[in-house]
Order: sequence, then structure tokens, then C-alpha cells
Amino acid sequence: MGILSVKGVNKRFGGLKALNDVNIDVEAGTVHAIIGPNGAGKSTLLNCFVGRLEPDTGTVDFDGASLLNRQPHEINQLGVSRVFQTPEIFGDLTLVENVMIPALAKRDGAFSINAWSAVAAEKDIVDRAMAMLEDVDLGSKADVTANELSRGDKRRLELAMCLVQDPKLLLLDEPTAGMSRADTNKTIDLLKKIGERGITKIVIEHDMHVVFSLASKISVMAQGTVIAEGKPEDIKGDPRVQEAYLGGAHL
Ligand SMILES: Nc1ncnc2c1ncn2[C@@H]1O[C@H](COP(=O)(O)OP(=O)(O)OP(=O)(O)O)[C@@H](O)[C@H]1O
Repeated sequence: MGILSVKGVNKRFGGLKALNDVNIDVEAGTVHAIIGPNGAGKSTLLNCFVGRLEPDTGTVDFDGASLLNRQPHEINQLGVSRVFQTPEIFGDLTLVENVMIPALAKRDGAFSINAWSAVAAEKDIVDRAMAMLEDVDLGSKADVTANELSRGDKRRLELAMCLVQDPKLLLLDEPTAGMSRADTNKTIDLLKKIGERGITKIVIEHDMHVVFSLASKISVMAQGTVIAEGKPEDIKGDPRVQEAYLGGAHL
């Protein structure tokens, strides 16, 4: 069994079956991509991993613990971090302050903004935040406010905010959406680099260049269910995938 095991997950929205008996096993230390056409259920599934949605039936187990019926911050404390499609950063704060917040939240369980002045002087947290910014190539901008960053840099900042929590599982929801090709390639290199730390990653992505550059296993979803699963080379040639995913176009 993998580090993340999804079994028999169903989720309805009124009359719509958004997830229909989804089963996925994610091996520890791998990059597992979930792909599929718009409306396939990918984001709904991811939301079931982070406490934003509860499946109607089924189980989601991570590293020996169920992720169901838990608050998002509890799931975060279990070692699951998520990078959103739209970066959730604090625009008026500097980059180093942005990265300190999740570091403190992880350490203290919660973070009170009133405590900011007291903790701002905590050297170990500042050092850790700086090291993470260096890792994502933003070290030189540590004192810039986050609002001033380009879209690609904002996403890298959010990645640093996840990495500082030392996650065991990183969920990446379209990590390169809206990026230029150059920024996309930079992000691929960065994700490969952090892969060397053994963090398990689940990537939802429409850009096949990103998927095939990073993933060791791919689950293909369509209409709420997994229609194919395998190594990138197997998925590439699978006619069911080509039909469902791109209406017959070649991957
Ligand atoms: N909160 C909701 N209420 C009602 N319907 C929803 C809700 N969230 C998602 N859906 C529907 O569930 C289905 C699956 O949506 P979901 O966003 O999970 O697909 P997706 O594969 O992530 O698509 P995309 O690639 O466009 O992000 C869609 O038909 C969507 O309209």
C-alpha cells in the first residue's frame, strides 16, 4: 500500500456524480500526476485530501491515518501541504515574513498575528525562511513585498511557504498554470530539485510537457472516475486516454 491510499471514494453535488468510485494509490517518494479533461473531478478529489470536502463514501488514508473528518490545519499537521492554483500569499508582507508564517503555524499549531512583533525576532525561524527562499531562487527578493512579484515568482513563494513546513506530501494544483514557457521550465527544474528530498508529490496539471517531465505514474480521470493508470510511456499511447482526454488528439 502506498503512502496515500484512496479507496472507493464517491462525491455527489446534487444530481451530479463528481467522483465515482475513485481508487488511487500513491507510492512514497514519487511524483504522481492526476490528469483529465475539465470537469473530470480532479480538484474535487484534491479537496477531499485536504479537508475542504468530505466524500459521501470511501476512505482516504495517509501514512497510517485517515484524512477524513479532519480540519484542514490538522491535515497540514499530519504533513500534507497544498499549493493552490491562485497563490494564497500575504501581499502586504515581505517574502521572508510570508514564509515565516507557515513555519510558525507548523511549530505552534496556529499563528496569531498579534504575536508577530514577538516572533519577528526569532532568528531560527528567520534563517529557515531565508533558506527556503534561496531554494526557490527568491533569496535576493526576501525584503520585497509579495504584491510586487510576478505571477511565476508568487507561485514559487507559495512553494517556499509549503516547503518550510517540511511536508511529507505536497499537492500541486496546476503549478505552472498561466506561466510563460521559461517560467514553466524553471518550475519543472525546481520541482525536480525538491524531489531529491524524497517528498511525495501529487500534481494536477493540464500541461503535458510538465506531466511527462515530472511524473513517474499517471492516473487519468474522466467523468469522476479513473479510466487509466500507469507509467507515462503507457499512458501516452493509451487510446482510451487520447479519446477521453483530448478527443482523439495525440498526447
Ligand atoms: N461545489 C460544487 N458544487 C457543485 N458542483 C461542483 C462543485 N465543485 C465541482 N463541481 C462539479 O463537479 C465536477 C468536477 O469538477 P472539478 O472541478 O473537480 O473538475 P476538474 O477535473 O478539477 O476540472 P478542471 O480541470 O476544469 O479544474 C464538475 O462538473 C463541476 O462543475
